[in-house]
Amino acid sequence: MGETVRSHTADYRVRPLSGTGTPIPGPSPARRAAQAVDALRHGWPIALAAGPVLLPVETAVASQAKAGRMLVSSARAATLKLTNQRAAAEPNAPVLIRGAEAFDLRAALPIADPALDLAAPLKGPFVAETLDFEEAAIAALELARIAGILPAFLVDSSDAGEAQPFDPADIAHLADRDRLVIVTRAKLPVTASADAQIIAFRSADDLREHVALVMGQQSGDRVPLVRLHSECLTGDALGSLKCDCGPQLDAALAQMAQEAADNGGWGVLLYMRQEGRGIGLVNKLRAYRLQDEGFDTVDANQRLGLPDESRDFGTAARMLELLGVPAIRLLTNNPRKVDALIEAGVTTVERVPHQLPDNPHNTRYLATKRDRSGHLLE
Ligand SMILES: Nc1nc2c(ncn2[C@@H]2O[C@H](COP(=O)(O)OP(=O)(O)OP(=O)(O)O)[C@@H](O)[C@H]2O)c(=O)[nH]1
Ligand SMILES: [Zn+2]
Repeated sequence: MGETVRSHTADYRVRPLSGTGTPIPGPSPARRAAQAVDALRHGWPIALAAGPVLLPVETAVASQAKAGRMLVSSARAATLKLTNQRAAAEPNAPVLIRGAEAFDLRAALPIADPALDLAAPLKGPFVAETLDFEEAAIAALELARIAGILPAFLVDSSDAGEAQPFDPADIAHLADRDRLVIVTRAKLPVTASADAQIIAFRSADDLREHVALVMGQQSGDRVPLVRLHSECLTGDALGSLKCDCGPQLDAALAQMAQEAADNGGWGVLLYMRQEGRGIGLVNKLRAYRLQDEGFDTVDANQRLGLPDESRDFGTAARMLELLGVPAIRLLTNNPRKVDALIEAGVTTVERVPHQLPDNPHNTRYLATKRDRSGHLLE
């Protein structure tokens, strides 16, 4: 480990108050985690507690950076022919690699990004090294997913710049759903129903703001029809034919409106800002690029070294709790959503199937959902 790189972050838990010598507390774990995500987005390095300094390959601003080792996913290691049995089982597990020469950012980017595999065949040889900071490495790759960047780092790079301290345990503070609150409500007439209300949620730990749309009169006597929809910019706003998100959203709103109008019932749409099943818009579009090369939706995510499902359904459960919705009828084809909500304490009295007609561009996607992700589709 490069002593010089770490020296300025040696003890970040206490910071002397200048002049008095009195230690004052350092940043809280929640603040450290937020600052670490922010650092990765800015291209600044993070300093792992009891581990090396990691410079994010995709965003790094330190253009002269060079390192003998890289931290990548086992999916990327497999592409570099460093396959082991674990790689197939855990494509997003961390692997430490060393090249014949030190990696600069130009050399590191094609190693980080599978979308460049065709354009830039990878040079070797590379060897896998023993990873003696595994827990921290897992947390670092997870942090990259949360930041929406490629999960790849230069390890103890020269010229990395000032590093942001990060402890693997901090990551738990990014999903503290108790910190989610309702911030405002307003009437929102929509095409499906003029009688709708939008409710905005915010958590100090997360810049993404989720919303709920409630249609009809909320009542404890009737179990509402609920749609838990994860953001899909391409499908929801642009009319993408690659997935079924847009038609599912429209159909859910129409069904909720129907409930409210005909049956004196009510409906709730939870619109969760968890793009790409939690990998973010840019990484989803990278997965689309891999799908252009023939990979299916699950393999494309895995090839990026990212989980094929990383949504936090507990946040949806918390939103329902804040709305005062103890029991639901859930519109979905995904049994994992049902299980996750039940596990998070939501009484799910019924799964209402939500299959929409396919089109020539999404038949393979839907078949993969059915065959590999367990969706109940015909
Ligand atoms: N990573 C990735 N995400 C995708 C792809 N296609 C769609 N998505 C995302 O998948 C999510 C779909 O969410 P939902 O429709 O709520 O959930 P679902 O798991 O498909 O289950 P249903 O309730 O049956 O629709 C959205 O966040 C989309 O952005 C893809 O090819 N790759
Ligand atoms: Zn979609």
